[in-house]
Amino acid sequence: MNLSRLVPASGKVRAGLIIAIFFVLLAAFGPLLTSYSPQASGTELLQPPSGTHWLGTTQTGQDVFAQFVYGARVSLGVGLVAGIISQIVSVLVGVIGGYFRGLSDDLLYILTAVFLVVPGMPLLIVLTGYLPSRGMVSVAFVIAITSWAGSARVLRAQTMSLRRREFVEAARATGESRTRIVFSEIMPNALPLIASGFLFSVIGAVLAEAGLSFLGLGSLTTTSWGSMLYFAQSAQAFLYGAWWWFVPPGLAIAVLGAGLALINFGIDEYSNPRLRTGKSRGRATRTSGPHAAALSTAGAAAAASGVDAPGTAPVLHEDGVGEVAGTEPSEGAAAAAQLRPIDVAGEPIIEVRNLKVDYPGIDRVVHAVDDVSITLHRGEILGLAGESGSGKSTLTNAITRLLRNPAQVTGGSITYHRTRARPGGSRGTDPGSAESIDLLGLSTEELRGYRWDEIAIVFQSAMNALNAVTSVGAQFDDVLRVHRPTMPAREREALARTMLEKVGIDSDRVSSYPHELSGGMKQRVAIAIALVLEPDVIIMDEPTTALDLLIQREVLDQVMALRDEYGFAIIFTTHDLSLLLEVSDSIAVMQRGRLVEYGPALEVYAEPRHPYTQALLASLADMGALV
Ligand SMILES: Nc1ncnc2c1ncn2[C@@H]1O[C@H](COP(=O)(O)OP(=O)(O)OP(=O)(O)O)[C@@H](O)[C@H]1O
Repeated sequence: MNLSRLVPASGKVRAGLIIAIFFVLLAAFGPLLTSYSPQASGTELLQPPSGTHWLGTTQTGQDVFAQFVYGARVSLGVGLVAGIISQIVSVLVGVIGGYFRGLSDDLLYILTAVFLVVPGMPLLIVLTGYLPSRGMVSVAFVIAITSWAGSARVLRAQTMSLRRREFVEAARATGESRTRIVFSEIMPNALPLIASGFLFSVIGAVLAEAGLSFLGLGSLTTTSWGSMLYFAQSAQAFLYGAWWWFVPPGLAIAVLGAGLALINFGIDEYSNPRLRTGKSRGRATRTSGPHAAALSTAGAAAAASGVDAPGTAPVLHEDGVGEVAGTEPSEGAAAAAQLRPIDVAGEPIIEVRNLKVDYPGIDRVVHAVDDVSITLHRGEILGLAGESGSGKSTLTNAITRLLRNPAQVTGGSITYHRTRARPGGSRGTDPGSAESIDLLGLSTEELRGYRWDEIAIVFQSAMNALNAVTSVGAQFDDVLRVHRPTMPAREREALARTMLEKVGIDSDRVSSYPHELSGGMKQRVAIAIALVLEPDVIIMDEPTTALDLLIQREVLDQVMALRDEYGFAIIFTTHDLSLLLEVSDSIAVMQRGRLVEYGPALEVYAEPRHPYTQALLASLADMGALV
């Protein structure tokens, strides 16, 4: 392990760490440096610092240095214990409430609101006044009780925002349990807030303890920085010019606070890969060297595997800008821009029959999917087109069982024809293992096995579908741990590397973070993750919309090549009918929840029956989008 990588790059963070470590060492070993007891009185009263008393003495002859180092233990101890308790409560209340919502969230939110409106210090004073004993732990506990609410509210808001993000949807779709989603998707993204909340709780608790002691509410038999200030103030040390008595504890509290605030920068830097500087960026740059060679290998592998894309196998460059071997890019794009021969002769794999999905509203019901019937065959690419709001996502979400409240399936059926043994991921062709599954009747547990193993999803905009704070390899791992729990870590990594190469990305990118990849690469990673369990069906929801045309072409060619290699079927959703005509075997066009056109792509192109499709094709022809 390279220890130098653990040293933060930022000078501010290093300074903060040095300060914090100094005080921790002072609290741990400081008492070994003095032979005086912090409480023992002496004969040298109110003496300034000297060789005998390094920080002078108090009015009753106590050694200030001894009080300072023993006091560091108490002040830091109270800060740490209170910070830990406070953050545990904040995380439980904020993350659980924000993620699970419902009644538990309502109750927790009311509790949070109550603690937020009651002023913290007066509450602290009242509660401390009733404490039977004012030991370090009980004071820390009371401080924690009065300080968790602000952080919990921020964490709840962050969790509510994160739970709707596409990478969380993707994790849900892969079958990750709710607990795992909370711990591996939500918490890492909330880490900066949790960590900064912890640091501020610590310094807040140190200050609160000092405040309580200063008011005479702390333990008067235990020395802390706060009690030092209390006794210094009671003895009017300021008036006597005995600065050595109150300056060390006051300064220590201020410097410790500044140090913890500086560390906060480091937490942001650590938890947000985007902010990492120096070494990690260097790593990203270095990988670009061997990458090109590996890509050529991937391209060669694709060619060797008999990829039968139009023209020849695409050779991809790392950033997604590439060319078709043997042709100029523009020629390659033009060569591929032709209608595919119709081949929908495979067995049916998904049959949607008379499906109806409604969204009940306050004054009306939206019939988002209205009596739709389609059949997806093994290996077929079914293009799903239609204007915004026509019901495409609702239909595909019904197939993947990812519909959200208030959606209600009010009629019809969705049948999945499984033709291979599960689980295990090995592609079998034993017709004896065929079975028909009523997807709408699957339990939550059964769904977990079905999603990703049988049907995978490439979400719209891979930028959001990938978790920004975990590496590419960890995102493959998330899927494999759930679906292949017995697979050893080394095999999981090897599989992730293989899949990356399959989509034309250097396998070393397994350790990259999403922000280190271009848009096209991210989309390819999303496709590779969708393919990792060799599903029978892939739902692609506008997978290339966010990409420029050339990269869109590259990614689509790659998908076609992989489809030919793996034989999965695709439901491809987009607004772009010209794109669908190019890549699809069959096309379904939706309008206001209804299927208005459905048939082989060539027929839809040659003889559009519905006025809506005719108008769409006419507008495409006007724009010169159709050849
Ligand atoms: N959660 C919801 N609550 C109420 N109505 C909804 C909800 N989600 C979608 N709808 C409605 O259902 C209809 C179909 O929406 P859907 O998102 O399926 O369309 P789409 O074709 O996928 O649109 P786009 O291409 O813009 O994603 C729309 O009228 C939409 O307003």
